[in-house]
Amino acid sequence: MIIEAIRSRRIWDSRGNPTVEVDVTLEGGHVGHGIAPAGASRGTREAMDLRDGGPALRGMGVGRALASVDDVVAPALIGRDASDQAAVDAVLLSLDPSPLKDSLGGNATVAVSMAVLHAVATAAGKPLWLHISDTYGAAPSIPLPEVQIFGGGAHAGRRVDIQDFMIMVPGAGSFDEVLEITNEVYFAAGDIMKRKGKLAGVADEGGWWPAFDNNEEALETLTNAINAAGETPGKNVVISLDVAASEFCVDGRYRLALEDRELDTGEMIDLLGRWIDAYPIVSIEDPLSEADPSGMAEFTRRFGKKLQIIGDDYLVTNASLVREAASQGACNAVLIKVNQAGTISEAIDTFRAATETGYRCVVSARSGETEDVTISHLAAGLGTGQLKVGSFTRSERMAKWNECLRIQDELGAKAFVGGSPLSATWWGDQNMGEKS
Ligand SMILES: O=C(O)[C@@H](CO)OP(=O)(O)O
Ligand SMILES: [Mg+2]
Repeated sequence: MIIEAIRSRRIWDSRGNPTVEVDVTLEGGHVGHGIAPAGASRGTREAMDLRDGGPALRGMGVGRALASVDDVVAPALIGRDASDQAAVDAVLLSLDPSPLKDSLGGNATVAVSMAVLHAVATAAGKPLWLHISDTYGAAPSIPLPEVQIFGGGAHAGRRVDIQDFMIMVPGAGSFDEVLEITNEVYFAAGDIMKRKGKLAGVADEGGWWPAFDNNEEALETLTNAINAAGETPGKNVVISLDVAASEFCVDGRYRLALEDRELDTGEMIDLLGRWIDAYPIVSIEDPLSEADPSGMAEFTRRFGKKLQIIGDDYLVTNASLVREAASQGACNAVLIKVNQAGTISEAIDTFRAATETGYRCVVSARSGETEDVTISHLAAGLGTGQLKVGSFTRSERMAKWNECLRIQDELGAKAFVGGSPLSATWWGDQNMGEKS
């Protein structure tokens, strides 16, 4: 599986920004494609996208990243064995050893790394999820979705401070059932907002664009929407939040712009604690800032037994940061975003570090996405258990959920993780009983 050619092109993402697509062609003609996604709420320690263009294209051009692929990466990788993903990714790292990959650009490296993975799977005649599970010795499964109902923060003009209001349907018997129930809740939520005169469109990841008076109104409306859809909040449908707190933490103070108030770490933890008591919340991502490790450890000490606490900006898909967090008792789960790491191999290392430390893994899309569905295969092939890609009414999101339905056809409905021992560990009747 020798790499014969590597070619880059500029394409456009779901926010109308340019992004990098790479084709990797193997001797024998098999081709793999990889497309870089792009975040809006970004951790300071994640791989950097290389951008250019000044005022043109709002400074979001990718000319330099394309040049990285064509002028630097291609000459180094052509003639190498693509089937050794670790060796390919090691070459990428050697070409840009900077911690943030800001010389080649994380958008260049991730597109190449993903394209190589796809090319090898195609040449081996395997669906990508199977290639991933075979290569990394993982047991494949269909993940449990976290689907966004309201989008806020940096994805909706900062209309509410909290970024993602999502639901999960952990007890569902199948992936199809999850999507069906979620769909009903999604449209019920839209109807409620319309009746209140607060429907302001759709945010970057497909959730409704919120026009609420305060952050808690979103939680109330979401709980009402679950009821309106004929489901039982806290029983079969539960809430997952991405607070994305780094976005509104300034000098150690949490600024809730919508409510015109500022909280210190203790007050922020207390606020989240009140929400956890009042609403059927089972999972919170980035409850505190990436710059607040003691707050994150304190939050985990208080709520880690009954809550999934995910590090996103806080752990940036970095294996060493996962190990460090585990030693400090901060978080109990990690978000896996391949472009935060910059290569497939580093994302897999993070998955392995999470497995070793007992952290759960949620594979995630970025808020700027395309038709690329690699992450659906990654979640299924590694059997990570959970996947977060946004919501209905945006095709770049539905491409990934729909791909899971296709993978399910190949893998069999029994491979769905809902209702499995994985779920029983953190949303037993015990916890939910108190909340319903
Ligand atoms: O914060 C996140 O988890 C992601 C996806 O919701 O957003 P972004 O890609 O903007 O970082
Ligand atoms: Mg996040």
